[in-house]
Amino acid sequence: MKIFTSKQIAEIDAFTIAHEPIASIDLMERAAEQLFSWIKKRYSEEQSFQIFVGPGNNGGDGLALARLLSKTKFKVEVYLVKVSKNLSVDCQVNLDRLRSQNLVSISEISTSHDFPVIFDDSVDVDALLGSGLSRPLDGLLKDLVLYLNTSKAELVAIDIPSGLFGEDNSLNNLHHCVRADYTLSFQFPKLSFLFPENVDCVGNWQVLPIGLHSRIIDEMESPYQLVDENDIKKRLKKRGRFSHKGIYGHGLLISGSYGKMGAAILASKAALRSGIGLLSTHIPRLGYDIMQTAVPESMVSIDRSDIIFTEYPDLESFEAIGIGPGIDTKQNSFRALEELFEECDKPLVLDADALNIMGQNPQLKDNLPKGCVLTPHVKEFERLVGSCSDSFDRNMKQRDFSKKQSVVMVLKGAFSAITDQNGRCYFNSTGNPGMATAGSGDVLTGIILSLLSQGYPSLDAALIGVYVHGLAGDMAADELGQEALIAGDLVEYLPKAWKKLRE
Ligand SMILES: NC(=O)C1=CN([C@@H]2O[C@H](COP(=O)(O)OP(=O)(O)OC[C@H]3O[C@@H](n4cnc5c(N)ncnc54)[C@H](OP(=O)(O)O)[C@@H]3O)[C@@H](O)[C@H]2O)[C@@H](O)CC1
Ligand SMILES: [K+]
Repeated sequence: MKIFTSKQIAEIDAFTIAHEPIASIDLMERAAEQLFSWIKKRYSEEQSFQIFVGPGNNGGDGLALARLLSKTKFKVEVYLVKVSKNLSVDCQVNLDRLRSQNLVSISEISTSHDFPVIFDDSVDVDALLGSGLSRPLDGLLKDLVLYLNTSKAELVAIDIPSGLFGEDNSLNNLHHCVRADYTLSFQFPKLSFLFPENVDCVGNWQVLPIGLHSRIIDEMESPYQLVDENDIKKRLKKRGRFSHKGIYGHGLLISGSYGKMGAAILASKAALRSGIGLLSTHIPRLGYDIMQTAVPESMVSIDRSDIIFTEYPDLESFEAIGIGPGIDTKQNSFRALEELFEECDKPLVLDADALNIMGQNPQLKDNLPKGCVLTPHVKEFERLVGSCSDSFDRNMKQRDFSKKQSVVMVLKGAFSAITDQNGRCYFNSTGNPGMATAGSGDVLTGIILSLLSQGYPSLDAALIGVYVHGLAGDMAADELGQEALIAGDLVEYLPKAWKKLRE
């Protein structure tokens, strides 16, 4: 699913009105019907609602919703906030329609003395401001939002929590934005929903389709996409009946050091559970018995060092290389990594200590093999590019980095962001907080190495890898709970996750 800016959504909206064609007031009605049907499914019939309405079309949605609710057993009160003399045309039409029906009490809020009592068991609907927000909230609206945020009532935001911008909130004060339990966003999520600092404002968000015109949605360019299961399925290659292990590639995993052999085991198992034909794991000598016992399916290549990575085998026979999990960051490892960058013309995935070595030796950045995949978490990322003021800033820097260095980068976290050489950004939709556990990243490296070895292009390997990793995590958390989840469980659930993608 593409993600558009608020400005683009307004264009899509206008195109739909002109080309469906549909009157804007009817499009608003369609949006309100979607809100109404979400509410009907979620709340019991006697539920009371307090709807807070602003001057624009977001307020218009709230008024249309109030009318639909008033025709049922739901109890509704409307509060119209007087922040401007004029209402938008469709907001005014809906106010007139609601007034003429005379079923709902409509009060005006002109000062903070007009704020109503909010009962804990009521549901507040935030229809104050939507995607037309033009500046951070202040004055009466800010005070009202702060007041609503202190209440215990459930809070449902229409389209976007009031006060939150759809994209960049770096100059905003998030304490002055609505803190919703649910956000019901029309047709698309907003970019800001995918950034962790906004989660307390957005709550659980859902997308409600309102039938915006498919032609403009297809044609309009956006660098942002939220990746779903269908997008992933389309990128999967068929596995032929007459195939043999040679077809699925031979991967080299450079991993492990004294005290960190677990990383090599997890990454190796994950690679083997993700369709690779052959795997060789390059480890320091001390890890020999450990690897041969724990992962008999992998061949082993032994470093001359007993305890760290200092060299790598001839790359000729490998389709792809993965390096980083548990290799440590010693000087000898830096030299070996530097050499690898110079020599390697194979697909490559870099993680963990390989990224930390780069963080300590920034000149390595400019030698990165083109098209390689980097999989940092936030701290590793900032060691590479410097500190970032917030997630929006970080996202811009990630897109720039991918473009400038011509690499694919996976920034791990909730909604992991995958950026490509063209500066596009794909957000992953699987995964859960239970996966923030030791070794989880090693599993991802193994999966991506496996896919690169099978001949998937870097971007596909990153997108599919991150998706299936999150899916295995979701399946594991469903059965085991998030607290108990450990990285080994991700490997255990990979078969089920792959099976689901192949259904
Ligand atoms: N996507 C779709 O197709 C559909 C979208 N729909 C709905 O439309 C919504 C967007 O509507 P919208 O453009 O009228 O904007 P909205 O935010 O309601 O209000 C703008 C007004 O607020 C004012 N204002 C701005 N900032 C302010 C501030 N800080 N403090 C005070 N005032 C401030 C601003 O004034 P100005 O900036 O001009 O000074 C202007 O008067 C969208 O979120 C969705 O709910 C659906 O109806 C159907 C289909
Ligand atoms: K809103």
